[in-house]
Amino acid sequence: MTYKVAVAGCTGYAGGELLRILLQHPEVEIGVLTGNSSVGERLGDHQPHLAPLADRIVAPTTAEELAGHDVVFLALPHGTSAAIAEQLGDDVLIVDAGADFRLNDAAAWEQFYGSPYAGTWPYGLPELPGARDALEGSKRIAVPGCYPTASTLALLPAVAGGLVDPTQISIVAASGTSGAGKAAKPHLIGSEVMGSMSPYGVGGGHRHTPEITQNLLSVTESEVSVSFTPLLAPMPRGILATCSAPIVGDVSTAIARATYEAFYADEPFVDLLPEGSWPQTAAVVGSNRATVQVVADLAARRLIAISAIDNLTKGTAGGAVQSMNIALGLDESTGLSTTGVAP
Ligand SMILES: NC(=O)C1=CN([C@@H]2O[C@H](COP(=O)(O)OP(=O)(O)OC[C@H]3O[C@@H](n4cnc5c(N)ncnc54)[C@H](OP(=O)(O)O)[C@@H]3O)[C@@H](O)[C@H]2O)C=CC1
Ligand SMILES: CC(=O)N[C@@H](CCC(=O)OP(=O)(O)O)C(=O)O
Repeated sequence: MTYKVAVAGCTGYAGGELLRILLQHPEVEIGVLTGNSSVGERLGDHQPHLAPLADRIVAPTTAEELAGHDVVFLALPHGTSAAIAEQLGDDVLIVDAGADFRLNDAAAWEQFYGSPYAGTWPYGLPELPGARDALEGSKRIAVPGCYPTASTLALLPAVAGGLVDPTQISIVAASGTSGAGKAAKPHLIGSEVMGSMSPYGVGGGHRHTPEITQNLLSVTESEVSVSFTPLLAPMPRGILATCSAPIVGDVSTAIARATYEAFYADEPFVDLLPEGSWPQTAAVVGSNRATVQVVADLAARRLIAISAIDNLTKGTAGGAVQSMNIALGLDESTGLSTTGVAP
């Protein structure tokens, strides 16, 4: 069967990456493509790398345009998904790359997003225990944020396995600039980003903090406290997340590696690297692969877990298609690759 798929937000970074992947998906036919300020323009003027779609014309983002599809991807600014979603039928699979339906805590939503809470949908991180069951057959999917994907994959086995104290988690994660979207922002002007790295959202203010906490809470009975510091790195794509927490009991690198190996043994898109090999963004760019490494720093009594993903692929569009595949009952890996494009 072929599924007719629409992409709202087709001119953005997330929409562009969705289309790059969907063009290679054997069970999908690409239908209507919508935008906002670029309505009426050629897609090729906005996504010059998507040659087969170059002459498609960007349509307005309305329920009328998006009707008649089996799957609708929303790659729109935060706060715009709910209004569109409620006008589409319950029988349409809606996959939202935005944040609107990720959090199950209304107070946390209001604190970090400052807008009315829209609710929660099945969460599109299949590696999270229980997530696949919720995604199978679902007509709604909330795609995780890119930092939460990288950080959660680095920490999940340690927290689920009781290797660390989850009340003292530290995450420092560097992201490529595409994470901020296409909309021009003064701090993203090339001359200011090139050759420099800078922190932002420091001190618990970044909106991905409650999402990471929610993910880790789902695998432990303990309280969870996360100190999350994002960094902007001078590269277009990729996230490198360095996570640590105090070791509980006698956890060696060998014990930690065995725990991670077992946890991710059947995961098609998460690789625990060989000992001594470290995750690097260049190795995963363009692929749906997450690489992970874990080591016990016995002098500091902390477990260090590092992950690398492409923020636009496993961190957004690839993860979205992986979850779509599960929801539709397709093989989870259909149309997705673990091969990158380095250098
Ligand atoms: N970039 C990333 O790494 C990640 C992004 N996401 C999420 O994906 C979503 C899109 O992000 P991203 O692609 O980076 O953003 P971009 O700024 O690159 O693209 C935004 C897209 O939304 C369209 N748009 C803007 N305003 C409206 C509106 N009011 N109504 C309808 N369409 C509108 C734009 O159309 P036009 O160009 O025609 O104006 C454009 O296609 C966001 O919710 C983001 O949080 C999620 C995970 C990671
Ligand atoms: C580098 C950069 O700016 N990254 C974005 C996160 C991108 C992402 O995953 O965001 P959503 O939650 O918006 O989907 C940020 O920190 O806001």
